[in-house]
Amino acid sequence: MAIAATPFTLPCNLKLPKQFHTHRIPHIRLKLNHNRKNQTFSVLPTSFSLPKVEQISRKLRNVTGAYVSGPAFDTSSSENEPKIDDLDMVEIEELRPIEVINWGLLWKLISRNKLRLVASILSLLCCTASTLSMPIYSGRFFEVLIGARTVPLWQVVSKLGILYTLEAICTIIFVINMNIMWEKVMSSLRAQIFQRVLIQKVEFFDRYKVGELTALLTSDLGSLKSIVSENISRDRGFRALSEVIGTMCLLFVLSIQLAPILGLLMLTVSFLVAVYKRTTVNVFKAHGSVQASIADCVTETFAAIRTVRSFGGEKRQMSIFGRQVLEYENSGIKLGTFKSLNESLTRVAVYVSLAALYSLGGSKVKAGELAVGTMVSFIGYTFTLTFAVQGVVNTFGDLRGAFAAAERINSVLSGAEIDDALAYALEKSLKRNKVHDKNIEALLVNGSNGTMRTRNTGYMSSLKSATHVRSLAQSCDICLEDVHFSYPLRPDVEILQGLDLTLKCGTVTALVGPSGAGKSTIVQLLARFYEPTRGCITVAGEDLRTFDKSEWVRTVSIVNQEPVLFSVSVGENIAYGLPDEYVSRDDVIKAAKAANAHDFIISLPQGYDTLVGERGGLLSGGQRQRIAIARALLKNAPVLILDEATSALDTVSERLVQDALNRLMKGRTTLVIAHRLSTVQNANQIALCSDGKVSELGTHFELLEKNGQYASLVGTQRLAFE
Ligand SMILES: Nc1ncnc2c1ncn2[C@@H]1O[C@H](COP(=O)(O)OP(=O)(O)OP(=O)(O)O)[C@@H](O)[C@H]1O
Repeated sequence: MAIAATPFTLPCNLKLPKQFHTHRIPHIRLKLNHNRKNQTFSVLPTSFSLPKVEQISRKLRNVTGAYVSGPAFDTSSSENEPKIDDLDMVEIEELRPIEVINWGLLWKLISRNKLRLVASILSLLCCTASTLSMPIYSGRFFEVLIGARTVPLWQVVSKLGILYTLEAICTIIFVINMNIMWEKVMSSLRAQIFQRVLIQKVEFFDRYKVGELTALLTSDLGSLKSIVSENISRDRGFRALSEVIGTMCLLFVLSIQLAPILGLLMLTVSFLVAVYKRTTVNVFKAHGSVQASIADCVTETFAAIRTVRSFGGEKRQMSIFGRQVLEYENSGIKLGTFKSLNESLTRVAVYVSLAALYSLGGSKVKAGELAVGTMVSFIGYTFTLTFAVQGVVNTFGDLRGAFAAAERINSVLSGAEIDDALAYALEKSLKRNKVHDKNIEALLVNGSNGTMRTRNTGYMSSLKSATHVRSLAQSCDICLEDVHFSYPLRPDVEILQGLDLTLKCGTVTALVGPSGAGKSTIVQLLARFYEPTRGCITVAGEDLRTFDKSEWVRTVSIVNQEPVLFSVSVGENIAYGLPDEYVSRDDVIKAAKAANAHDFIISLPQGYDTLVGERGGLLSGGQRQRIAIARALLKNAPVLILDEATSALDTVSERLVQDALNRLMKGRTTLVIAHRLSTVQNANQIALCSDGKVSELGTHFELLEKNGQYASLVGTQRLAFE
């Protein structure tokens, strides 16, 4: 969608990063104007789509105020805040989108296996030399047999034997080394892409479906992997290419008269056949995708079997499945036809070349211009060339697929926005744990290309001391000050519109309000999944954004409405409360007891070692909830957020858990979102959230006395009484 150009104004002391120069941004043209009088730059987009504008404006905001409170382009900063002037341009330069997969990175990863690379190249040369020598010795062998050459038969036979053995040994060395090298490259690449996805801002996960991201790491990277693993066989890839080149050279050496005609003919016929065969790839792909949709249909039907059954949808599902089976059958028949055609065409290519060779070469042999042995060698090279040319064409086709896959990965990840604060925290943590975690060390540290290198390092290192925030949160209030917020995917809908709220230290604040008022949004901001678009959240008066994100993560415990468990054991799920630490079994049991989960856990088949299934699906909602509470209890953070934490519990276990939570909440700053009046009325203060603001604040009785919105919520029982 083209929109009218709106200038963004940058402060004059800010040098514009290169990506904002016209030619550096794909699909966008920007006009840079320098207004000397006002000392500002205007960035005038001339033609672009709306999402790009947001992306750029966000990037500009990142440059000027990512960790500074205040409006988007407000460069005024307090003394303690890191200043944009402190950044040197090299650091700003690094905000440029970095392509995840590029030649530099591939070479860097490959060159980590230099010895294997050298072994692969040498064995490839040796393989090709052996393969190409065989027809020559076969010709000599034939000449000895018919008496045209007077060398002992055993000599030729043993030379042929050596060539066959050498070729086999070199093939093994080539394939093994190439395979190991590429597997290592792919592991590093896979880990880097996973990590790159992991450190994206939360809105990235709003934008892309899980399936799309999974495809990047599975099928797209699979295409990249197969470019080597599928092309190291004799008739593909480098080997095929070296054989084509070598054969053509040898043909000229053997017979300068025959080589141009025969070589060209063989090349052309084989090439045409290969190209035709390549065009039928779509038929093969179509068959594969119909198979995939059959798999989808089966998964969906069986995963939703209760829904299917409750609606009597069996017949409908059978019809959908039947349609796909028929499609699969048809594409299978079509595929078979093409396969047989392709098979014959390869033979046709060989026959045409051989026929030309027999008629041309035969006449030369008859005229005594060509040795019989050379003629035999030519026959051998006909086969070599035909298969090798087809191999090269196939490899080029695969290369095209691999480039497209790399392009897809880059297009998703290069334009995306890394959560710098998270990346910085992760980098620090990885450095700290390097010695302990061999998995990370092997995959990332050794194979790192620097995508992990925190962009904006200077800025990050000027963040406030790491341990500071936890101790501050233990003794100070947390304030939401004039917080405005729109979700990045819906920038025009302002969910919070200047919200002010103080979470008093060591007390409980209950957040109530109608559905969609923004209660969970406040939780997301407090968790720093998103940052306020305007205004700030402070601890002891200090903007949260100036603290290390990883420390803030340790400062806050969240128990959600629908807790998600990992498909590991109950014990491991609880221990996830402290993912980087060694957690003893006793600590896990203690947390489980406090969360009233111990009794049900020991009644499970394998107690704490029982697997909970995908997303905890083998447990009831209430059990999942209690494990999540145990996880939070173990974390023991000074700030606690309970987002409808007890909603899934029955009255009896809720009371028991509530007791545990009450003990836990003592002395901690707690924010509770609850629909149950019993939870809300005991809070030290209740904040009623509506229209993106806190419209009422006080204790239960104060708010009832006020007879406002809260009183009417209670009156109409929309706080969901027990
Ligand atoms: N990731 C998102 N992207 C865009 N909009 C969102 C996103 N998450 C929530 N919203 C929107 O933000 C608004 C506030 O949602 P929020 O979940 O904060 O409300 P709530 O008060 O917690 O509601 P409830 O009590 O029903 O849970 C809703 O209109 C919702 O559609």
